[in-house]
Amino acid sequence: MSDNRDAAPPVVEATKISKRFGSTVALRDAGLVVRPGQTHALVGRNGAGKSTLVSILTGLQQPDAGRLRFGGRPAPRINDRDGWRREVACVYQKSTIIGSLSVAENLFLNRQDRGRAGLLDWPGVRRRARELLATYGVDVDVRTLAGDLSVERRQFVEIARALSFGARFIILDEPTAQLDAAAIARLFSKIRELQAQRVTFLFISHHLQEVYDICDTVTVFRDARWIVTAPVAELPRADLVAAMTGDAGGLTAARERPAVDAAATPTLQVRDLIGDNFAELSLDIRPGEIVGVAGAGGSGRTELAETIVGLRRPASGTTTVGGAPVKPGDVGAGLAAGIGFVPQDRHRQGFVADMSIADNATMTIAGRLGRAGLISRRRTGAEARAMIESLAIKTTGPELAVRALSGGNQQKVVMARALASHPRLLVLINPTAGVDVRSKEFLLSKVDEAADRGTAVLVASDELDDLRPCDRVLVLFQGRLVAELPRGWHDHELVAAMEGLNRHV
Ligand SMILES: Nc1ncnc2c1ncn2[C@@H]1O[C@H](COP(=O)(O)OP(=O)(O)OP(=O)(O)O)[C@@H](O)[C@H]1O
Repeated sequence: MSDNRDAAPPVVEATKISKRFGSTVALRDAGLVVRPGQTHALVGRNGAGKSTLVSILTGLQQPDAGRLRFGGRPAPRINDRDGWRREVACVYQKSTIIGSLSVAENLFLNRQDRGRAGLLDWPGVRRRARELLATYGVDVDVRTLAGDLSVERRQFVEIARALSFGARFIILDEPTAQLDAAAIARLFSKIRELQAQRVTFLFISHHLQEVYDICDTVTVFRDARWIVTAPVAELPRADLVAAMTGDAGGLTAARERPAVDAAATPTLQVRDLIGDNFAELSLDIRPGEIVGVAGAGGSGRTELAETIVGLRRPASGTTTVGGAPVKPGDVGAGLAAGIGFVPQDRHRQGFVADMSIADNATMTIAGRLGRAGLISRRRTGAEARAMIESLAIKTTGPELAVRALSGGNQQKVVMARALASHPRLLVLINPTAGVDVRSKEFLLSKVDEAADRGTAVLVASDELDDLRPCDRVLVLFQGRLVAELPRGWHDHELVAAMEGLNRHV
């Protein structure tokens, strides 16, 4: 069987691909060979060039140099969209389906399936959509508005759509980033079903465990170059991290944290707060204390954090910061009270894509930098350069628009902005989403440093790595507090509590 596989031409073969954006080299003589039936992981640190390669593999961008072949044939011409769709499809983190249309419309609208009179045959479209989803075992009502689908179901619909165009090669770009553990398990079992039907996958993820769980082969990119391709079984985790980072020092263990002064007046006091998706909750966070709020999808953890920072209005209850009540549902009041935050959706709430890194990162400290609203460019630049250095943001300089950064580096800008205001209270929602393993460790160490300076920190996340450095973790299940775990918990304990088992509060 392996002979056969090796004899068949690769599903995709990218050779000596180079791509520049201005003075940034995104890919330098990089290559990738994916063989039929593989589930091939592509990993690398933020800015390594993964997304750029994906945009070249899907015909969205042309390389400056290099050769691309699918199944031994040259890639389609750049404007032959149907040609590309028959070769490859990518399911992105951000949806490419149209939320205001039904699932059936999304599956079939752009195929000019018009009857003789030029009218769409609606019953026929719906029937074909149902058949298509049934073929791939996707259990979704085709009349549902696509915008009402969960991320998980939306991804299934996108995969089915890709397969219906004839592509047998699917790129999954951080598909698990917005899924909880149960949804990830369902996605993986769908991938396994499709593997059995000889669908080939390229899987991009910053969660290295997933690479070991679902992939058979892994390619590592570093600094715009191809580094290694190997069977996952032959590349243990430490070697994989070393290939990604270029050094052999593994990840460091979580640092010891100084004891929190239990007698100190809490920086954050939440009393009887009731809001979207959570019931009456009270909690305190003291200066220098890091408190996790964990929970699966639907637990209310994100809504609680968003309510505390003022992105949502509570039905009742109070929030005080530094002893003073904060006006509910008012982000401006939250910022004025000394709250810094990293929102869930960096694209919508995190930054202004066309503004420079410097302007984005210093937005909340604008008042500090210049009197009467006049901000000195020199000082903004200096402050931004310090942040770029301290958070290791990969960029050509502080004047670059945030849009031009890789996803993980954009997340660092959002974090830089939150830290820049030297907040009393820092509220972080999934702060390391899309951030590579080494940068993740680095960002979390910055959180630790902020806490050492006396900042109270709330981390709302379902990522165990985000929660590990916390002094204690509050676990929500269906909007209620079900457990409180002191630092040092075992993964299985926290996961069980997040799934509503082992209640102990
Ligand atoms: N449109 C663009 N304009 C300017 N620079 C760009 C553009 N797209 C990507 N880059 C740069 O190219 C480099 C590679 O970025 P890319 O998005 O491919 O990285 P990545 O490996 O996908 O990172 P991440 O894990 O953070 O998503 C980065 O330095 C990025 O800033």
